[in-house]
Amino acid sequence: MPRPSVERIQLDELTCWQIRHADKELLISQQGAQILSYKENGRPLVWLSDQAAFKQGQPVRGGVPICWPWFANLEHNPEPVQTMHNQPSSATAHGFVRSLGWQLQGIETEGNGVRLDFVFDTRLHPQPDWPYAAQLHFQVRLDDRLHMALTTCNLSDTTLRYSQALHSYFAVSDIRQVKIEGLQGHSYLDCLDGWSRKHQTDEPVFSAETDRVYLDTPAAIAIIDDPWGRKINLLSSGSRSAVVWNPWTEKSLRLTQFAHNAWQGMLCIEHANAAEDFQALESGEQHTLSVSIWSS
Ligand SMILES: O=P(O)(O)OC[C@H]1O[C@H](O)[C@H](O)[C@@H](O)[C@@H]1O
Repeated sequence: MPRPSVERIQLDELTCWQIRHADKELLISQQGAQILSYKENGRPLVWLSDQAAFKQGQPVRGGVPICWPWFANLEHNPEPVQTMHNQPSSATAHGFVRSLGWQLQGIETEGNGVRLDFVFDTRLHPQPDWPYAAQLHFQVRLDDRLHMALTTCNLSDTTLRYSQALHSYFAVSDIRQVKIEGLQGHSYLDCLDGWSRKHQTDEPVFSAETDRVYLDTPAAIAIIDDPWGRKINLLSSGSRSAVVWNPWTEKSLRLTQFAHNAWQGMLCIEHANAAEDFQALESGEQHTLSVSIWSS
């Protein structure tokens, strides 16, 4: 098999890397260590918006933004996560690391693939209202699958309590014709109904705006996309919660970098440590959230 090729490219204001390996193509930006897109055989598996803007200080719509050290609006987080911040009501949604520069530590070809390592040290980006020391390490590996691993190491003297998500956008044929395998029988918080707790009896399908945090989730989840004859397999560790999101028609009109009909061709399944699955690390402890993705 030919060796992977790695090319540094500039997309408007963002420095990115394009990795080609066998039939796979990965695009990742230094800002936010954000995977922007991932294709197999030229077909998108990780979705990137047609209206994506590549600007400094703005997360890109699509790919896999990293939400940390809180997921969603901080005020919707459990109190131990909220109290880490001095002003939860004014905190930016999804934390602050998705729109800041990460350091690329290295790109290595290894075995039958390639590995990129990014780090983010909160001490280099002081947050006056969130005064903690932590180091994040995001490792992306591409072999016959795409692997992501986000490690948080608590460098503070005190306990670090945080929520997080790998906010993955997936490309689907038609949201109205796909279903999710692995979540039936699980409880979820319905963010569109006051975060009330509900029970998922059957496999989730989509016929309206959906914004849910599934709880106590299994390691294996899949998107079944019959019109495209594709199953997207997701295998995680270090996570017991997953967010499922599609904005549908009305919310699409309010989203930035999002075409009005883009909801039809995307679905977010975001492996997380959200709600009661938030993490608490003692000084010096670390935790890794990882997800592997492949189609079959
Ligand atoms: O527009 P963003 O800040 O990137 O958030 C996009 C979406 O992220 C998550 O999936 C949330 O559950 C949604 O409520 C939110 O709309």
